[in-house]
Amino acid sequence: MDNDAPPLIVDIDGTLTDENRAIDPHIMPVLHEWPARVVIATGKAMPFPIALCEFLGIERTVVAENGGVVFVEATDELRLEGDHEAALAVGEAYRDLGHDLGFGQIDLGNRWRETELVVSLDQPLEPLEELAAARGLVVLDTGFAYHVTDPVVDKGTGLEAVCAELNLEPEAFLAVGDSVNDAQMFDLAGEAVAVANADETALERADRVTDASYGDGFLEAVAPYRN
Ligand SMILES: O=C(O)COP(=O)(O)O
Ligand SMILES: [Mg+2]
Repeated sequence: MDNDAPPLIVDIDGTLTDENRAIDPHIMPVLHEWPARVVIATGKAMPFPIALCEFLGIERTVVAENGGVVFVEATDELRLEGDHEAALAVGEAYRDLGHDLGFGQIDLGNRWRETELVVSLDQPLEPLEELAAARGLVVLDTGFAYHVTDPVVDKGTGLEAVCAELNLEPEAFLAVGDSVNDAQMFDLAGEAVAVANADETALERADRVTDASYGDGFLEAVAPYRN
């Protein structure tokens, strides 16, 4: 097919990776060669998508921490938004209740996080949700971690911020993702594609669902725009 490639906004975990967070190597040449803008939009902390862009050899245009962090290399713009203090207070109160964030002493999940907090999926959800709600925060279960996040941001507000910087329209974008934290960017993008392994929310909010899962699902999602 020779449809013009749209700008692309793509999730990392569950979309470019397998279920263990390992990148599917087949996605790399596709992102490297994508003829339009590529935005990496993730719940992960900023160093992960920045490193991904760097290793792919593409411009660093990143939405991290579920919209809390937006970085646009082209305009030298970094925006941090969301109540990090509140998220850290949730973590402290959670520990006071005898729970643990679940990532060990050297907590790589939170080490470089600037606006939210993550908790391992093997820790109890209910007390976390209660503590978060008491501070005006929400808990997102991405299938990879619980994210204690400020609801003023999401990947949709992140996409809007990137678009404002680059003079693009969110409706011009093709969005590909797999979970609840992709829902708002799905709503704004012109076309939203969920990979087959996506959660219920992402499946519902997508315009199209691939037959294939994980990295193969991503390749299927973008196939109509590749020459
Ligand atoms: O960090 C997570 O839990 C999920 O990350 P993702 O948004 O790239 O899927
Ligand atoms: Mg994901």
